[in-house]
Amino acid sequence: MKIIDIKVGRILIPLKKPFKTALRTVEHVNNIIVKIETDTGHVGYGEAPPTGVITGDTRGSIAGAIKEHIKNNILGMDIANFEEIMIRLEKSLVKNTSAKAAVDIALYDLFGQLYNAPVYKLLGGYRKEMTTDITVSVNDPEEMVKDSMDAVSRGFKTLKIKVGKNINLDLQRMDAIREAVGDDIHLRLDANQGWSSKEAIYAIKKMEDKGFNIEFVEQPVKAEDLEGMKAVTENVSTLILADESVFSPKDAIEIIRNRAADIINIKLMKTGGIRNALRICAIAEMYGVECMIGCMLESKLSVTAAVHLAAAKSVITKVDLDGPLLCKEDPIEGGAIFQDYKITVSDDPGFGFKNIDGIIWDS
Ligand SMILES: C[C@H](N)C(=O)N[C@H](CCC(=O)O)C(=O)O
Ligand SMILES: [Mg+2]
Repeated sequence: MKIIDIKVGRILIPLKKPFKTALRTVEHVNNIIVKIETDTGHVGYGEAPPTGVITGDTRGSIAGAIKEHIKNNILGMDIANFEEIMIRLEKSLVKNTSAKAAVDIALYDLFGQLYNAPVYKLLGGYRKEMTTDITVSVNDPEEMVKDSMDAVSRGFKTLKIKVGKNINLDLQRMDAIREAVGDDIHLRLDANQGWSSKEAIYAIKKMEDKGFNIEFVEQPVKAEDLEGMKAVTENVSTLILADESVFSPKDAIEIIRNRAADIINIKLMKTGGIRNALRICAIAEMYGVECMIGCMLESKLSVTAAVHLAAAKSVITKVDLDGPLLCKEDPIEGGAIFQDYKITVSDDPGFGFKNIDGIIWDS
């Protein structure tokens, strides 16, 4: 199964409502799609979102990295020679983790098809089903209560609440949401780097005093402020999860060894794909640290790859793979099955994609 061409395209999917975090507001999934064609007729698909405020990647940089740096390094390679292809992909250029993730995902899709097995089974085959949370965008408290209650009425038991815009308003948001949803709903908070270390300690302690029982707080402080995050982790009882602070396996080692956070959020767009994500899983296992699997604003295409990783690895104990649920449409036939909070992997070879509508291919 030899690689004969790599095509780059774009997909545009409207969101059900604007997605708002402390870092940005987005109304569409507007992502790069990669298609790797082989001489046997098998095709592998990958996807990458331009999450400039987190990864630094833009649609132009992702497309350029694939077309101008990665493509020629792996054209003609046999998928059976998987390790060599992966090394070439890694060495094609530094950084550009989203472009690398898109190609890595397409290659894993082909790897599964080569051995006629779903990727999650090749990686460990730990489970077939998982439960995702759903994100509540940061808005005024009334709108966030409404969105939280909508999610609860759809059966979601875990909400990921976006905060980090204004510490006092964030506390009002949490007061209103906890009161509305009651004590049985799990609440996760994601400040997306919006608080200072002192603000985070103040706010989290307030919520602890009120008995809010927050499952964890994600990325309370700036990505590079590891000392600040360590201070938060040391000074509160609530678990702290590192997201934007951990891209590479080396970052994971640094966070874990410095005890700067309790949990690591793995996203394929930060690691550069499944290969490095597996390394982070191994590191976390060695140190006895749990991981969450997360996503950016991605369609079912690349989120399916994250689902397979989570299905393969027991160290991934928390799931934030709601990207496809935030989209108004699902143009992808095949892949993982999303039924509100329940996600199931299919046993089709690779990632099981059958057809994707609406891609505009670059010439
Ligand atoms: C979509 C997912 N639940 C999520 O919240 N991801 C964000 C980043 C998403 C983005 O800005 O594209 C996160 O965990 O920080
Ligand atoms: Mg996050």
